[in-house]
Amino acid sequence: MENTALKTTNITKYFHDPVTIPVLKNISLEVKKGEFVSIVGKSGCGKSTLLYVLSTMDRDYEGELEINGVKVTGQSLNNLAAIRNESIGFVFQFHYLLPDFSCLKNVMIPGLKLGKFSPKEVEERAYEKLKMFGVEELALKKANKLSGGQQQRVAIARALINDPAIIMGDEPTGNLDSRNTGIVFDLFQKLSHEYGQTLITVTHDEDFAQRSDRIIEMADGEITNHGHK
Ligand SMILES: Nc1ncnc2c1ncn2[C@@H]1O[C@H](COP(=O)(O)OP(=O)(O)OP(=O)(O)O)[C@@H](O)[C@H]1O
Repeated sequence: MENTALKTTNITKYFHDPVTIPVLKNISLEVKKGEFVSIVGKSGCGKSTLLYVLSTMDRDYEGELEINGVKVTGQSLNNLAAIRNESIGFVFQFHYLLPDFSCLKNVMIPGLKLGKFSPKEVEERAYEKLKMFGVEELALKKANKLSGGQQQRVAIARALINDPAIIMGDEPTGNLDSRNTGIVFDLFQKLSHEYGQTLITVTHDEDFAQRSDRIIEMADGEITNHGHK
């Protein structure tokens, strides 16, 4: 469907450690363009594993994954990297900024790598994103000189540099206090409701999940509630 950002059909995944255990069982889900979805469930139920499959970083699964109407399952590593760089922005619990680089440079790197925009445009866009997150005055500071909340805002700006259609977050507020969690939530909501970007976040934060558009509940490798109202 045209308004579908991401769709999975019967995704099943096993870990072999040392015995074979299914970690994802027949996951079929659909996320619409512009939707802000939270994935919740007890520790160990498979949330992060699912997110890695959805992000195309993990190819070792059965079933099918479609992103923006394109079947990505079975595509070559090069194609997957291209799809990922173009369409997906990733925010982790730990920001993984390069500590000795300026915030501006950190945000610019994925933009320079993709090459969709000229270096000058990438720099302008990086400033724009930092401004959107209220951290533009920190642009030239080294990333390791910032507070945790500021670093996470820079990391989110970095995830947005190529205007990805889908933003995925694995505990994006897991390391933040409630004030910064609120800031990040509001920004995510703005991206989805005002800019039409699709947000898929794994979270343990009940309040964060409750405020998102839809909560997908997982238990023991399965989706137990799709959260459709
Ligand atoms: N590389 C691996 N090899 C074997 N088992 C793994 C591997 N990675 C994760 N697991 C197991 O798979 C299951 C799902 O892990 P996953 O990290 O997806 O859970 P989660 O729901 O994200 O948990 P948390 O909320 O604690 O982050 C767990 O039982 C975990 O121990």
